[in-house]
Amino acid sequence: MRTDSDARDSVWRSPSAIIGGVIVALMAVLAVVGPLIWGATAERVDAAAILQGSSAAHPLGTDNLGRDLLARVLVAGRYSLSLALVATLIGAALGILLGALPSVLPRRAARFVTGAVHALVAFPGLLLAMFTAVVAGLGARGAVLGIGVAIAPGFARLTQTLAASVAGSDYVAAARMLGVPRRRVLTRHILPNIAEPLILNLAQSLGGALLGLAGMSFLGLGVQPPDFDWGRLLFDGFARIYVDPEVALGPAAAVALAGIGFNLLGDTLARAAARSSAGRHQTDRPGPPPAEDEPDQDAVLEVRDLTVSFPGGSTPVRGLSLTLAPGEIVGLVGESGSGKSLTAAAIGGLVPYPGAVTYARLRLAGADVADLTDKELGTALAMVFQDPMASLNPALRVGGQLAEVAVVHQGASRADARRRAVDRLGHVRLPDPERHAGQHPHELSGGMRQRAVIAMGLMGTPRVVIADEPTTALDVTVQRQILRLLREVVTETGAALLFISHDIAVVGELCDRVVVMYAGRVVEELPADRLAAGAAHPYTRALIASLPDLDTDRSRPLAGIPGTQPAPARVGPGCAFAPRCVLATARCHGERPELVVHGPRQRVACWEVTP
Ligand SMILES: Nc1ncnc2c1ncn2[C@@H]1O[C@H](COP(=O)(O)OP(=O)(O)OP(=O)(O)O)[C@@H](O)[C@H]1O
Repeated sequence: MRTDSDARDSVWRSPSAIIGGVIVALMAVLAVVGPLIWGATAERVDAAAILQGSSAAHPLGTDNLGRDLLARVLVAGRYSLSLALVATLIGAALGILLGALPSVLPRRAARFVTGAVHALVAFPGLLLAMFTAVVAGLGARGAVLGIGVAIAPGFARLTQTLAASVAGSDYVAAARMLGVPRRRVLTRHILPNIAEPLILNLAQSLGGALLGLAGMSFLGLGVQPPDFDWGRLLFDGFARIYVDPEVALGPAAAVALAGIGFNLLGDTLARAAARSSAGRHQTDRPGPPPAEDEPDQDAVLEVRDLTVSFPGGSTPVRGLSLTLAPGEIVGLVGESGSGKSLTAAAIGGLVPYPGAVTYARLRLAGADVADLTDKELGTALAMVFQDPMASLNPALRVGGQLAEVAVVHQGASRADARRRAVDRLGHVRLPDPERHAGQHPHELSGGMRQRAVIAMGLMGTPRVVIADEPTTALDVTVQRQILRLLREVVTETGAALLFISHDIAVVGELCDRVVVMYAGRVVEELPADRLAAGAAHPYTRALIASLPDLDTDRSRPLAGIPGTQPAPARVGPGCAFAPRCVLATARCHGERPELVVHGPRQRVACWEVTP
């Protein structure tokens, strides 16, 4: 069996790792011994050998004082590498500070800092470096500061994203609820847990800093004579490039080699760390029942401990687990903002930046989603969204868009792809599919467009269809037709359907099983036919009670659930529904109940209704 340590070892044995390691080791040796061995030669002025080209005595030629350029390239290694290291450290310190600030600042200030980081990331790095260098003064100090400032936004963005993923964990929520000051939460709970990827980024940034500094010296903004680094030597050599190209070749090769070495090594470190943290993520979890440790072989979609978080401590999905069997229709229901759409987006790899997604397991059709190529994922998973217009390009004909799926994912020829597109449009009962395939989306009605989007999902061989509020934008009769179509698709293809809706009545009618979400967590799951009589969680019961029926007095407002769902950044350590729950006790406010078995195929997370 292949283990995590095997996987990590194989990363280190890859050609890129070996090449990167050897180059960086050579650079380190050069930085230490270079000036000691070749220092005197590099400074020796020889009036008889001024501006020479390549020769046996001077393989890279000489400069305007007759100094040997090979020796100067070898000696310049220490200065170039030291400057790059200092610039990287400055960039990292500034970036981490900027990236961590939103975790400690009040909400409005945090939003301002996050916006500023986004703006800086979008700003061209070289311009930022040149601007800073000019303001700070020409020379090595200005160049180092400039490159440090140019590197900082990347670090800041990484820190924000990483901090957001940790900020959603229970221990951070618990610390916040216990009144631990934000600064202490940051230094004790957040920064230590994101240190590793930041250090890895440091290694990768070193290569970039080296190239950046060489560029600054080359532009005349960096190291000034009599000091010299590789960039300065390149600058001097470039003036003679048409006469003696080899004089520019030496420093250029040194810069390129060092840059490649650091990038390859940083990349290897990152890959090795990713493998070790993936393994750790799965094995460090506190004692799940043994049955949950193994992938569920009967499931076509298995999600375990899914968390989605955003910078600023917002965690809209918190440790969600979900399993779909082939051919099963599962309804994911909950109030607006409970995290349903983000759950769907996370499964499809569509969470927008800067959202961070973590999970202990995410398997689709028997394979880890992380191992699937985009093509495989696109073929096995079909997504249908609320607004069909958002899924269809208004500038293209419907048939052409569907055909593109077959061309890109299945390598079909244009003619075959188009035939299949028309066939799929007919399959979803679109009248006159040949004609509609040639039309633009705006020429179709809302219901037709939604059928076209479902047909697009069927261009592959989906094992799972995720439909996120697919009927909300449609009128009632068309809603019914689309729901019937989705059921037919499941019956005919054997795919599983995850149907997302805030309408528990529709979910109860269409689905086999219902999963109820509240504030990012599953609070109850049960067979749909037990919804009316068997729902146990006070939130599920309140959702059902708020539905009108034939006996409802239409002259009075519908019963709602008093209070509001907490914002994703304000969920405490207890049951999130407790502030709105009529059964809540002190325990509910302080301690979160886990999902426990409540009846046949039913699990509930509630202290008060657990048998
Ligand atoms: N890109 C984002 N950045 C920050 N927060 C987000 C982002 N997308 C969603 N959220 C927050 O996540 C929470 C859950 O959103 P989600 O869209 O998953 O809810 P939902 O249950 O699908 O609601 P609805 O039924 O209204 O679509 C919301 O509070 C929302 O504000």
